[in-house]
Amino acid sequence: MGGEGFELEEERDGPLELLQSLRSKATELLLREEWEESILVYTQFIDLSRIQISNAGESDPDPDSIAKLRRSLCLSLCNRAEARARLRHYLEAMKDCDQALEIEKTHFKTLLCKGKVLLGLSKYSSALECFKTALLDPQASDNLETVTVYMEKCKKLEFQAKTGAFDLSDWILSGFRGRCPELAEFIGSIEIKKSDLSGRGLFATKNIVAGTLILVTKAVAIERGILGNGDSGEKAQLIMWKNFVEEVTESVRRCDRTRRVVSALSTGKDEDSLEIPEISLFRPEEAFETCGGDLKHNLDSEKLLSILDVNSLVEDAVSAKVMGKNKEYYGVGLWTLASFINHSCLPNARRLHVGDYAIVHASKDIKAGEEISFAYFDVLSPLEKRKEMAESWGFCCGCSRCKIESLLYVTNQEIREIEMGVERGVDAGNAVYMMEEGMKRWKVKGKDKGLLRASYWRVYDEIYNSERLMKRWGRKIPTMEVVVDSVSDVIGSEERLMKMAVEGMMKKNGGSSNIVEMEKILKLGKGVYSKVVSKKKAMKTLIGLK
Ligand SMILES: C[S@@+](CC[C@H](N)C(=O)[O-])C[C@H]1O[C@@H](n2cnc3c(N)ncnc32)[C@H](O)[C@@H]1O
Repeated sequence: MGGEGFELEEERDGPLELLQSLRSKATELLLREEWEESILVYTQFIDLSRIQISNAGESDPDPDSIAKLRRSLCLSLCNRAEARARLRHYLEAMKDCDQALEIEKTHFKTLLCKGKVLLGLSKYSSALECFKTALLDPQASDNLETVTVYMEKCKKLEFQAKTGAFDLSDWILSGFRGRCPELAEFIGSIEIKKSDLSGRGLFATKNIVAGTLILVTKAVAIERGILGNGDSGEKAQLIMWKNFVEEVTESVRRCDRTRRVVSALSTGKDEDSLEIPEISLFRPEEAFETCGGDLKHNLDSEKLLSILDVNSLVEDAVSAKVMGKNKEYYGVGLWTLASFINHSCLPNARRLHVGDYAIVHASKDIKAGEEISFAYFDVLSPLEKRKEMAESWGFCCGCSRCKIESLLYVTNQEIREIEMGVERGVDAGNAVYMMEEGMKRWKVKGKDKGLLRASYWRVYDEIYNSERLMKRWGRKIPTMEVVVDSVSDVIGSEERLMKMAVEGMMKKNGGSSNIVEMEKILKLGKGVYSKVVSKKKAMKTLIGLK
């Protein structure tokens, strides 16, 4: 940035003086990081200098001054791109870079900026090509380190995007110090298909082992804040929602691809007639993108609100974990590919939130062809409670667990009585005993035992955590390990199951660990936190073990 235009001021009359002062002002704003304002002033400069260049073609025979003006135009387009990139208006930034490169094919600063913009768009291999071209410019020798760092970043992210090989261990071990690690977007062995639950769903195309990453996706928009209690908390939540809606609206307006993926999402109505999008629509390297400002098909705001109502995710949800962020934070966002994941009371996936990324992973082994699902609400709850929660989400759950349990409840008076007892707060030991004895009489076998234990988790949890209750009932009911195994077998790894297993191990071994039990707990940990925590030490830190 700097003084090319100053000579013009001395030589030229009105318009060139104006150009000069516009450029100085824009540069000053850029240096002060006042991005929006600097874009406005650069736009004035760019429009005016284009007029000057086309007029000069007719009236000004001095080729030198035109060349200078064209160089200024190139630099201003590049600077406007930089400001737009800072605001994450990547497509407009890209347009500016391309126009600047039409003027100077190897303009170093523009190539650097374009590379960063491509990185922002998760187009890692194109970004790498751009940085490689920048290296050919003589100016690159003064900026070798910067370009090399970017090139390494592209290679790392491209590798992650291709393989799903992410590792957050060191960041976890450092106590989440510094900025959260940069992640690539990744799409594993999955496809979008018609779901038996409702509308479309995400399906595994290969067998997936527990802990394996299924997808990593960047939010279209995300809004975070600290909520207070009571009225002020509610008010803060409303303001955050309003800001979030505005952010999504802006992203949709700015990018045709975002508009297409967002408008493919469900509004909660007539899901079975919705189109099934190709998974390639979600692959940044393959996607075709255009600036959306002048496109006719806008998403109407009523539809957008319904889409956000159905598809936005809260970071700190029951089947999610936020990493490296203050617990007080409340974050709501839209992650388009994750929006195709249906709920199941027998979920097989969970998610982690790292920065603006959602990482979805298998919380138990998933077979090829199986639907991928996570829990929208607490599935360690009885059927009636789950029905209420699904209703508040606007649907009636069609998962196999709800079907099995509904049938059992219709035909079985005893189970309804136990449930009423639990509701009234009867002795937890008695309720667990009745349930376990009942399951023998009702011939509930194998995995179905895990379903009912998951539904009455509250009383199982109470009894295994109470020395008094265990003294009285301990010998009459299954061990905690048997219950944890059978429940995790059906609902996958879950934090509360993991915590119970840890406490059980500690109690049994007088505060220390046992190798066999530890391996089991680490396996549960992998289902809760995924393989992005590859180092045992980091996993133990998260689990709360030394
Ligand atoms: C985030 S969307 C999931 C994808 C959606 N099925 C689609 O076709 O786009 C959430 C909506 O899916 C439907 N859904 C999700 N899980 C369901 C379930 N277990 N049973 C019935 N409907 C479900 C509900 O209509 C819900 O509002």
